[in-house]
Amino acid sequence: AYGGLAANKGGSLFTSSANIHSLFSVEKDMAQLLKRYIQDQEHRLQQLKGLVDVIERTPVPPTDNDLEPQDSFGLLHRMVEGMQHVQELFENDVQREVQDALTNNGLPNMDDLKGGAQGLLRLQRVYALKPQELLPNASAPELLAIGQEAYNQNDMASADRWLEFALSKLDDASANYVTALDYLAFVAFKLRDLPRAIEYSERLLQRDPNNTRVALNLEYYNVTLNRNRSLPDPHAKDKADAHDDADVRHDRDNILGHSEEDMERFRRLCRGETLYHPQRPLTCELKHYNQPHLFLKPIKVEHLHEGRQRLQVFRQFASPEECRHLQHAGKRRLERAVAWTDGRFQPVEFRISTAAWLQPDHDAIVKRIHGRIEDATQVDIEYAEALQISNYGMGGFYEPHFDHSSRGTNPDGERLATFMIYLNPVKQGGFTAFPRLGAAVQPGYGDAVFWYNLQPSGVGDPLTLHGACPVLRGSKWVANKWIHERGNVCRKPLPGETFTAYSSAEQRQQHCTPRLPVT
Ligand SMILES: O=C(O)CCC(=O)C(=O)O
Ligand SMILES: [Fe+2]
Repeated sequence: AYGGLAANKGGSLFTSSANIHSLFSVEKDMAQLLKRYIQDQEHRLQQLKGLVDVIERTPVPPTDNDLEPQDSFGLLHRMVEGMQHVQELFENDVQREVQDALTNNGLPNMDDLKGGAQGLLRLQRVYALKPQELLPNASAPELLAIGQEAYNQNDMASADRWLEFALSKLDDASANYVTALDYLAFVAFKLRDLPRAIEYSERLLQRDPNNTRVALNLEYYNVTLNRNRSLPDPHAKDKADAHDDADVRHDRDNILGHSEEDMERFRRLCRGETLYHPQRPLTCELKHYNQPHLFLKPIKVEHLHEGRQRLQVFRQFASPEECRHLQHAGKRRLERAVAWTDGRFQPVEFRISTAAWLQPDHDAIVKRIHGRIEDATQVDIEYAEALQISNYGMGGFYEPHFDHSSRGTNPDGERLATFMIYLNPVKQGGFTAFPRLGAAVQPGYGDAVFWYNLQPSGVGDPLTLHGACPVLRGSKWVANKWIHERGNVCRKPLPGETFTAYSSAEQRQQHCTPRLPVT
């Protein structure tokens, strides 16, 4: 009954919306079990109360001369059979069941909670949201936990916001109120807002006068403030804008170490800004590529960028039924997505999602979709990777990255192109953003996006830097097909095509001399 997704252990559950959703039913089951435990306990207490009542009502004969056979036997009976019954009452099966359920490794753990808080912080930072906008109904302890996570991440500006919001919801007699003040005083100090650090410390000391640590801090804050009074305050402006986004630290969302410019453009694209202004209006077309089976049902192509990467979108590439089918097929095989770091594939903080692989011959629908990918892209996908089904989790995202690697170890060559299908309507967020192209694709149910990762020379194209924006509301499922060079090195340009993987005759010639092993 606590199954959910058996393959998924606590600690990675937050990386998939499917896993999180299944936890709702795990929690409902838990409530059912606890209800049984409560009923069981109530019954138990009733029985114990009855026995205690009888004992209390029974008078103690003053001496052994006063013993009556009934009283003596009653006593023995109670103390043997009655106590045996008590013993049985304490042997509690339901309690054991509850304990087993609590140690089930399909339950979320501290890492999931932390991952969830980190996801929320990412949403707050990338979408420039206030905690009040993101989680208006959160409880004070929840807000406190998120504030503490921001503090641990050394993002003091965000910690300040979450902790302030927590404080506004806390009863000023509670222990959490003191905890929040404690954090806030230090956070304000780190943000160089000494007057606020002093105020919080004073408020804390009113409630906890024996806290010598805070008393010493307060003294330090006062001395520092007085020393600085004589100097002009270089942070006067900062303070006025203490709640401006400028001081939010974004390094936690940039584990791969991209330039601040790339990251700022990525965030702006995620928020829906357009950074690409084409010379000519962008176009869309219906194409049949001279193939008879496409005459009556041509491919719909929308061009999102005029550059050599040919950022193309195929609207309604897959039907809702096909999308649901792919989700379903992937669902049972989902595992936390990994990426190549430090010489091996492992779970990473810059990619919060789960993934499963479907072979081209998985079933008739997957086969049909493969055929359609070839129709749409006009590239050979025989040597492409299996179809990867991905599901993102809480604030799930993929930091900007390149799909091609620079390892050069794959016998099928590099990832020439990427074809990706959006398998569900994402409620909010989850764009695929290309900071250097200045364009982003908004996930549309069944839409697909396609681009080339390599330059005509075969070298990775730095303009293809792209990432998955965090999912703000709802969930996000995609299917990825990574198409390799092998099978495509000799592809001829299509009629009217301005770009192919190998655009000039010389280049094609050069690449057509087989440099890849053929089996
Ligand atoms: O989910 C997305 O929008 C992009 C995913 C992606 O870039 C990848 O998996 O390589
Ligand atoms: Fe990618």
